[in-house]
Parts: sequence; C-alpha cells; structure tokens
Amino acid sequence: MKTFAEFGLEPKVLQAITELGFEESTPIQSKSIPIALTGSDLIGQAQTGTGKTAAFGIPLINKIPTSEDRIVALIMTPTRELAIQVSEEIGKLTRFKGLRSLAIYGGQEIGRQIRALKKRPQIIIGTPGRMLDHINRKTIRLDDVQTVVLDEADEMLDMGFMEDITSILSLIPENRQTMLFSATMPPNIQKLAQQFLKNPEHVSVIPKQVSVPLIDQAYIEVHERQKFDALSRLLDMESPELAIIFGRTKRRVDELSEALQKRGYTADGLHGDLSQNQRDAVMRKFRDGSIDVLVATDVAARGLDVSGVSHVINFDLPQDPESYVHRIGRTGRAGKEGTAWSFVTPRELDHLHFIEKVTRHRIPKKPLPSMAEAIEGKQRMTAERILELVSEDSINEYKGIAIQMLEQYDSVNLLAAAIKLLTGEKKDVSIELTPEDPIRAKKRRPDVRSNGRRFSSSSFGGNRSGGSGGSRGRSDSRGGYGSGRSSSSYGSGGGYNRDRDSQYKGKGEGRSDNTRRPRPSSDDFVNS
Ligand SMILES: Nc1ncnc2c1ncn2[C@@H]1O[C@H](COP(=O)(O)OP(=O)(O)OP(=O)(O)O)[C@@H](O)[C@H]1O
Ligand SMILES: [Mg+2]
Repeated sequence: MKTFAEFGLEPKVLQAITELGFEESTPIQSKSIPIALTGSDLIGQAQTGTGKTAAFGIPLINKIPTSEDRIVALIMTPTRELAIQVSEEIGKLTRFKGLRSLAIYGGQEIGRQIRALKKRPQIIIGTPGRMLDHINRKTIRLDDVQTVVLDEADEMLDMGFMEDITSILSLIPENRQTMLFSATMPPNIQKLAQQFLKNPEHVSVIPKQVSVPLIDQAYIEVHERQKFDALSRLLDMESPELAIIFGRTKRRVDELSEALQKRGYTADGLHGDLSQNQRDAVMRKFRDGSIDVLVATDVAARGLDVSGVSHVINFDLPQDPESYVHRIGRTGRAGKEGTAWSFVTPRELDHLHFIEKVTRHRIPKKPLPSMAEAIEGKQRMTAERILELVSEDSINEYKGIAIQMLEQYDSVNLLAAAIKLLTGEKKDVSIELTPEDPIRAKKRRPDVRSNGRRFSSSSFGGNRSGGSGGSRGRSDSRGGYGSGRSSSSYGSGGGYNRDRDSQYKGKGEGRSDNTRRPRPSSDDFVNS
C-alpha cells in the first residue's frame, strides 16, 4: 500500500494524517486520493470500515486555500450522528491547516448554527433537510461550492432524499467536483450519477465478498418469544467490549433497551423519535464506554465508527441485504476483528437465505447458547474483573472489612457470594416485548439489470470496467459479482419501496426508522 507521503499532499495535511496514526493508505484511499486530487468526479465503493471518510476528506481538504472565507465544500450524510462524526474527522484532518468546518443537522437549535455559520466555515457537513432549511433562509449560500460529497449516497436515495439532493445540487455551480461514496451501490445510484456527475471515475475495491471478512458472522434460529433470553445469554456468554443491537422499530428499541437495563446491563437506545439532546447523550455514553450496549434502529446502521465495538447483534433481521452489510460493518473496522450474530425466526429463514445470496456469503448457523454457557461466560467475566483489581492499590481501603469477614466466614463462600453479586444477575425480572412480525422475503424479479453498463444491478458488484465517459473502470473485483441471478433480482424500484412502506402501515408507534418515504420535508421527519 502507498504511504500518504506519495500523494504529494500539503505538509500540514500530511502532519494531521500522521497525528491520526494512519501509517499507510487503505486501498480505497490509495485509489481515490490521486483521482480526487485531479478534480475529477468520482464514485467510490469499498467495504465498511476501510477509510472512505479520509478517502474523500483528504483531497477535499488539501484543495482548499487557508485564506478562503466562503463555503467551498459540502458533505452530505443521511443521518445526524454521521454528520457529527464526519465533521469530527474532517476537524482532525484540518487541525494543522486550520480550515473551519461545521456540522449542520436537524434537531439542533438553528440559531446556534446560524451563529456558527457567521464564523465563515469553508466546509459544511450536514443532513439534506437542514441544509435546505439554511439555504431557504439564505444563511447558507452555495454559489462558491467547488466540491460536493454524498457519503452513503445510496442510503440517502433510499430514504427519499432525492428531491432534496436535487434541489441542493442544482444550486451549486456546474464546474464543481462531485463524489459519491458507499459500501453498497444499488442501481438507483445511476440516476443520481447521470444527472449530477460528469464522467465520473469509478473506484471500486469490493473484493469477492462485500461484507468484511474480519467479521465472524453467524445466525441463531429462535422463535420471536425466545429472542430476549437468547440475547441475554449471548451477551453473557460473549461479554462484548461494546455491542450494537439492531431492532426493527423504534418501539422495539425502546422496549429492548429498557428490558436490558432491568436485567442489569448498561444499555441505552437510539432512534429517530428521541430528541437530539437524548441522541447526543446516548452516543456520547456509548463512545466513552459508560454504556456498553447500544440498542438502535437502522439510524445507526450507516457509517458510524465507534472503536471497541466487538459485537453486532441483529435482534431482528433487516429488510434488505444492504442494511445487513452496513449493520454488521459497525464492527470489524480498520483491520480489527468483530463478531456479528443474527436472530432468525423459522419463518424468516428464506429471508436469511436471500441475504446470503445477495451478499454472496454463507452465514453459518450456531446453536442457542445454553444456560450453562451463559453462566460460565458471566462468571469468567466477573472473575477477570476481580483479578484485574487484585493487585491495585485502590482496593486497600476495602481490606479492613475483608479481613473482618474472613475471620467469621469461609473464604470460598465469601468470594462466591461476591461473584454472584458482581455478576449483577437479575434473572427474576420478567420481560415482555411486543412481538414483531417476521420479515418477508421479497419477491424476486427475473432481471432488473440496468442497461447503463457502468452499473451492475447489484449493490455489491460495484462497477465493472468499461463503460463510456472516461471511466477507467478501476475495479478490483474478482469474479462476476453482481452479474448473477440472485443479485440481479435485487433492484430498488418503486415496488420495493412501496413494499417496505406498506409493512408498517397503521403501526405508527412501531414504525421503522427507516421506512422509505417518497418525499421527506425535513430530516427531522425522516431519518435521523
Ligand atoms: N489509512 C488508515 N490507517 C489506519 N486507520 C484508518 C485509515 N484510514 C481510516 N482509518 C480509520 O478506520 C476507521 C474506519 O474509517 P471510516 O469510518 O472512514 O470507514 P468507512 O469506509 O467510511 O466505513 P463505512 O462504510 O462503515 O462508513 C476509522 O476509525 C478511521 O479513523
Ligand atoms: Mg463511512
């Protein structure tokens, strides 16, 4: 792999990269950065957790003169949490160069954003709804924008942001550079690309398997009513460093996080009906480790990069294979290993096979952890915690009482009681979750392969080489990814969207965060 020094970047940008601890560029970075530096439009696809943010961030930052005092770069993300995160990474990358960047997203007080905009940031990172809001208020002007990035471009389309994005892009000068990035590129991206990109270069570093091989995937077959016990056993057995548990709906997330808390886990929930302050607080707690289980809807499926996430658990299977890939991609990032478990009800086995087919990866079945395994796991964890403390000075003040107790009681009994207490077991708390309907396998359409040669019909195939308009077809893909029947049936036409919507009709409170809507009015309403 290339070192960053080989790209001819400004010393101050290079210094920031070194400070971040990046030694070599990742494949998507080494392919995208030189192209992006030429100013060419670009579509970049690479597996989750492989550094796409820096792949677009570095060239974007390198290009902006320090003296600039207009908004010259715009990065759009589908969720607020991702806008915040990307803006933090951009902030780190501009540290020595001293550019100003600002996150703009729904749910945050607009007055505060307007005040921050007066400091003349050069780079804006935000969700489309709130950006439009500022554009309409004339607090953001796009006349000078030279670089636009759509991070998780396919998700923004899927969430119904096409119209917002169209409005935003139509206000930006045509001689700009536009870049789209995601780990998945379904065919509907073609529409966006044809409309808004000029002879884009395709950079795809999707090898045979779109999901990251460092993620150990498995599924457990469970009945809906067994799911919670299965979850607590799994958590006890595996004792994750940090875990993200995905639930299908907001109601599910609320119930599940409450249930986990009742059973003694440090868990909290994240979904789009919480206030932005609540959402920020939950993310903060998860990032600093004061909670170790994050229960979330698909609002957390895309882009979030929290170090220490060792486990992803699909408490409910996601509707689409892309979502599966992105969800499990919250672990196994930046070369680290991770574990992803999915709960599948018997009626959802077909859907699981559909996900396997499209992602071209067989997901092995594992047995439900036994009670004994769960108990053993929990005891082992507690014993480890005790042993970590044993030689620390911080326990000195507890030694007095320990000696007193040992004079009266048997040491084994005492320690066993302490371990029981520490395992925090609250098995007697009864838990009731509202059952969710099983996910239905989607109807296959015989072939919806797009005829624009530059796009495969699969989200995962990326671009095959060839095609017109200056594409150099930089694809690393091996094999015929995206040309097979299974993936060709995986279109994203209107039928699919309607399907998804109708699933939640009349279930207001249980609604998915990710229910596709034809036309959001603001990101407050949609996703985020
Ligand atoms: N060259 C590098 N060397 C080491 N670590 C890196 C490098 N580039 C990025 N990283 C780190 O890898 C992690 C994942 O990066 P990033 O969030 O950009 O991935 P991504 O490809 O956008 O994933 P996703 O598809 O989930 O959005 C981050 O913590 C980032 O700091
Ligand atoms: Mg990303």
